[in-house]
Amino acid sequence: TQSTRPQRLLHAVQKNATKGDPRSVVKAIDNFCRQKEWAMNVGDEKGCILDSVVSEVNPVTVLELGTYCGYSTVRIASLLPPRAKIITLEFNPDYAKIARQVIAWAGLEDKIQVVEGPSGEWIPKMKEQFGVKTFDLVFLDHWKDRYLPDTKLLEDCGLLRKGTILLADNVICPGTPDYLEYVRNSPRYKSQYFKSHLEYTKAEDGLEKSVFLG
Ligand SMILES: CCc1ncnc2c1ncn2[C@@H]1O[C@H](/C=C/CNC(=O)c2cc(-c3ccc(F)cc3)cc(O)c2O)[C@@H](O)[C@H]1O
Ligand SMILES: [Mg+2]
Repeated sequence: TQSTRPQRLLHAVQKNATKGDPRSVVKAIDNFCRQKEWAMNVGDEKGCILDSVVSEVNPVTVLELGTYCGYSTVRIASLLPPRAKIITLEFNPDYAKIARQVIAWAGLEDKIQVVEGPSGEWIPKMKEQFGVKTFDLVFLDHWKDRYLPDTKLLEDCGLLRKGTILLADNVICPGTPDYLEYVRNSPRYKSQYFKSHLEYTKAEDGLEKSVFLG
């Protein structure tokens, strides 16, 4: 039977990356996507902006919305301090399965919890199920029309604190107009746009970094 693109991406990792070396896993995926098949990972250019935000925030508790193959999950987790954790939500079981294997190849299982299911169902359970008080950093990279509702849900569930950073991918391409309008105009956020390019292409895209003011 024909393999899927995520399966081919995983095979590229297992073939070209060093087991237990997260940065070589990131490199192998970027090479695969540049040379073989485009895939919707945040990529190396926007990935450097992600790295700098993660290093600046030095988060202990991270939430990622939309795991896909685990590229940004591994990229973030590779920069976390020892006791820090990332919870990543993914509702497609096939993608979750691939992501778990990419994460295992990177040797980051202890820092990463892949939770299968829709963000709308799991966000309200974060406190009771995972003992989360508030998130220090949220990386939004799932369906673009879910960014705004999930941000409001995070607010309503008391999962954001004064200083929590929301970092959103694709605010230009494919675009998240309602989310952008909200974080840029709400008095509860201080927002900043980091101009970049759509992964592996010359098209414009960027990340929006928004600080929750409480
Ligand atoms: C229900 C809530 C909910 N709960 C849990 N998991 C959820 C979820 N909603 C979605 N997922 C999972 O997240 C991932 C989806 C990610 C969606 N991302 C893009 O569409 C995208 C597109 C381009 C692009 C494509 C084509 C172009 F031409 C240009 C740009 C570039 C990018 O960087 C992009 O991120 C998948 O794993 C979903 O299973
Ligand atoms: Mg994206």
